[in-house]
Amino acid sequence: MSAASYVQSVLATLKQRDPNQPEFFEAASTLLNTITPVFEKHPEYVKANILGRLVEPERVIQFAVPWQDDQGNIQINRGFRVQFNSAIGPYKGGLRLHPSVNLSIVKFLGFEQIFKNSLTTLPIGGAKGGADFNPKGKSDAEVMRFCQSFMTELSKYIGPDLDVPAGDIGVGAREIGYLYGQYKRLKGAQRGVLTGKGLSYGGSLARTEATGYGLIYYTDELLKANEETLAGKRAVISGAGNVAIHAAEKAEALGVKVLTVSDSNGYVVDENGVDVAAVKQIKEVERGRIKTYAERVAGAKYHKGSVWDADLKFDLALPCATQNEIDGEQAARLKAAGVIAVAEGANMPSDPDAIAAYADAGILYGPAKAANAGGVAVSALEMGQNSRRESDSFKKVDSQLHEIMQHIFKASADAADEYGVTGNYEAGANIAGFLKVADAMYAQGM
Ligand SMILES: NC(=O)C1=CN([C@@H]2O[C@H](COP(=O)(O)OP(=O)(O)OC[C@H]3O[C@@H](n4cnc5c(N)ncnc54)[C@H](OP(=O)(O)O)[C@@H]3O)[C@@H](O)[C@H]2O)C=CC1
Ligand SMILES: O=C(O)CCC(=O)C(=O)O
Repeated sequence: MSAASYVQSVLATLKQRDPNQPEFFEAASTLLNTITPVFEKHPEYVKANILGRLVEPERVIQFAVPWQDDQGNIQINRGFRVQFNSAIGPYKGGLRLHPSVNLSIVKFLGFEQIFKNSLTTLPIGGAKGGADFNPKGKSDAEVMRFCQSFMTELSKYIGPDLDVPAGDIGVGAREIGYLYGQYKRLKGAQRGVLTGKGLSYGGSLARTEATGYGLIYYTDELLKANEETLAGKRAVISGAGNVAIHAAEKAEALGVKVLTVSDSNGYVVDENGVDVAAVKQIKEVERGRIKTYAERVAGAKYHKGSVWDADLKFDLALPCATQNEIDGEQAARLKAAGVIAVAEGANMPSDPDAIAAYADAGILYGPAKAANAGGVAVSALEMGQNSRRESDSFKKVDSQLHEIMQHIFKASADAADEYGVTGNYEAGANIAGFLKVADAMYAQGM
């Protein structure tokens, strides 16, 4: 069987088995369609049906999460953990709390995580989880009761050498604290079972900043390799959560003017450069909406809708909110807006038409699994610190993060060169991430 027909047959089986999982199919087909050349060089992977095995999660756990709201009503949410692949280490990946969470979304995230984690060079397999619970508007006590119920079930399937969850959308320091507290109550203190923990109970310095900072370190490499620099550029950032805030902070520290931040209702434009301290106060302290920024910061303007429809001139597009936030039409307008590079802080924020539009327009494209790998990389460093019973300094962790992001860019660029697609950093990241996992799966037999 030719490499191309092998890949297409795996995709056809996937579609037939899970016709109602569009996000998962999008993630799988986007990756598989770029790694076909690998199977021309490695027919042994076809014979061992590495791809067929890779697209099927090793274990899928779905469970009921009953909890009591402040009025005494019993609420039920649906919890998930998809333990996708453990070829190179214990399952690792975040938990998302958002009303949109379903099996397709958790599978797409878990699938992406396999290759992202491989790119970090650290020994971690791929997983993701979450629930269709909406933390917005809930009291701290409600969030705590939800997290305790969620962990009561999840605790049966995780452990420091088995599966190590962390945060994602809707899961920050508060939620990780409640989750860890309940795990400890049930199983005893095992710090390595979660990452993104508070600093007072085993968290790593720089984990909070890692995804956003890592995105900017990656973008720096992407620009330097193409005879460009960060300093003096204008950036549009979407989202106003953990990733967006720390991407904006590092970008501004390196001389970029960040024009926007957003949430799911709208976006603010601040031509003076976004005031990151004000965003932190609104989003992290007050848990408010981004509209408030325009009410507080002179000169800033609030608009409803998507920031990718804004009429702005800028150089860098840094989507840091959610999947499929940029479609083909929005992407097609980026060239005229002056954009030279898109680097993804969110997971799968560009839909397939958008990715095609970047290529047509000659826009540099840094895909999520490479560009946002800094968060999980520092999570793996946190696991190492927990095993050693030590805490590394911010400077040390930040410098390890920087080196990892430089390595990820280089490994992606080198793989693209080796497989004849120079400058295609998406294909390069997919190939480099895949090869390590495939090699480990092949070595370990069936
Ligand atoms: N945290 C981490 O370490 C990592 C996160 N990521 C990815 O980065 C992205 C952001 O995560 P993170 O910052 O942690 O999450 P947060 O929960 O901290 O923030 C999410 C932000 O995205 C916005 N958002 C969510 N859904 C939508 C939507 N449908 N349309 C527009 N905006 C939306 C939220 O706005 P609103 O308040 O209105 O919902 C909020 O501003 C996700 O794709 C996540 O998977 C990737 C790697 C690591
Ligand atoms: O830190 C982690 O383990 C998970 C980070 C994450 O969920 C992601 O990379 O998308």
